[in-house]
Amino acid sequence: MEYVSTRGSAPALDFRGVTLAGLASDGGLYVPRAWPSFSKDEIAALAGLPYAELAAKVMQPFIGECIAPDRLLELTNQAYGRFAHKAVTPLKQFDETQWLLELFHGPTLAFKDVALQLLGLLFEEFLKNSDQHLTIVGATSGDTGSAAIDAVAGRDKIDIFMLHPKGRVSEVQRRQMTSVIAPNVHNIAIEGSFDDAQAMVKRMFADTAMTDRFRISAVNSINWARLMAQVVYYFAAGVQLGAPHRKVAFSVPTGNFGDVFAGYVAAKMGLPVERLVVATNVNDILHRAISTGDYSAHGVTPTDAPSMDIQVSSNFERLLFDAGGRDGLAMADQMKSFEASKAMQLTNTQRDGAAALFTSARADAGQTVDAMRWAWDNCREVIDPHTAIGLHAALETKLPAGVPMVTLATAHPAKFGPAVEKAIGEKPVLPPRVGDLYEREEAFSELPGTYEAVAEFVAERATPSPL
Ligand SMILES: Cc1ncc(COP(=O)(O)O)c(C=O)c1O
Ligand SMILES: N[C@@H](CCOP(=O)(O)O)C(=O)O
Repeated sequence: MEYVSTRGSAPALDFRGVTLAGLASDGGLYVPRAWPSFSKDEIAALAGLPYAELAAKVMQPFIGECIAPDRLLELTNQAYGRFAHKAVTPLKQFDETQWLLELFHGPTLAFKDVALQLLGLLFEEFLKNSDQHLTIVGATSGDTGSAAIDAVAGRDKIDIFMLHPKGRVSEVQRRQMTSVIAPNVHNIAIEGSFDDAQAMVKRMFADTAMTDRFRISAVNSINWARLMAQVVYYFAAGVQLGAPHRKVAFSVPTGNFGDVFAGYVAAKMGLPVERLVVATNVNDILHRAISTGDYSAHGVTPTDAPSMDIQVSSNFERLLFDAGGRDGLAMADQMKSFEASKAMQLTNTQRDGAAALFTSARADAGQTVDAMRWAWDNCREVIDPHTAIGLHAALETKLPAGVPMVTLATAHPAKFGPAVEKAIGEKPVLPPRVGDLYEREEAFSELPGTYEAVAEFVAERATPSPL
């Protein structure tokens, strides 16, 4: 399998190359040159497999010869062996049409663990016979940070620098990151929003003063391997609900557009997907882009779903590239102009390509609370505010008769205890695996929201690596 950049001028790489690179050298994101596809029989044969086996089968075409099938299965068994639920991503039924796909049974209680537990192992696998050292620079609005840190803390050939927007993540989210004290873990609180942090991360990939000395890589969903691992649970849920003989719809709480893009990839591979619903909070750039073609950032408003407080959604570029005809140089121009003005209009081809599969909906604070109450009152199910935004969108969406709607439950409610308690009067309890969180010591650095401050901080602490 070969990967190409959405901006058309970076070299094509294999799976090992894109995993270690993170972002393409032309500023674009890597995507497979062509989508692999499964026949109906191959999809039917996935039903009933243990999650780790299903994952290895779904991911093997993306990995090609970079990892042998037996070895990949060992890695998926190891990655998903740490999950607290045997099914890894269990599916629950709300009513005749509404389902919930629980993605928060990993070590840090959010869907990020599904991909990052594997990514930590992939980094190690690809570094084991080399003298290279990775410097991971990441941005988090709360959940990627702890999941990535859990996946790489203490690993020999990796340093991780994780930027979070100061005061804009929940207390549980912050403690989950900052209470991991290890010599290779560097937590940084910056002044500004997640968008500011993500822009700094991308800038570092283009800064030759840094890339000439350090082997910079990514754990955010700009890294293709993250998305690849997220494709798996769409297949897992789809076959449980009757795929390939029945279509399934998914409602996905969305911020950086990684999770829902993984659903698009599953559909490209042959999973019969009726609809992908892009659910946003009031930071609704993606809702506006999908419903009207207007992709313009209006500044970030803090909400009770802080992980979705994002206005510049990295992976939207992957969709615009693929649905817009895969013209890398045109994409590079479009993105450069967006980076300068923070506004752009989708082309007709991009809009039509997106409309074939995606619809969108937006939930404000009241609607988010109503969805948490709906789940509690009707099903005695406690859901977190991000999942509630997905559920709100699912309940608003009209589907053909017989098509099940699956809302992705992206975080455990205890990560956002105060907001959940305010909505339904029940205080969600932290699971035992993180039960001692409030007793742990925290360590993090605070920096102003400037690229120079962050680059200097990283350069002083990272391990130089031969190129
Ligand atoms: C709990 C939760 N839900 C939803 C999202 C949005 O996912 P994505 O950024 O892949 O669109 C995030 C962050 O990414 C998250 O942490
Ligand atoms: N919501 C994320 C930020 C987006 O991150 P990505 O790693 O999925 O690109 C977070 O909670 O950190």
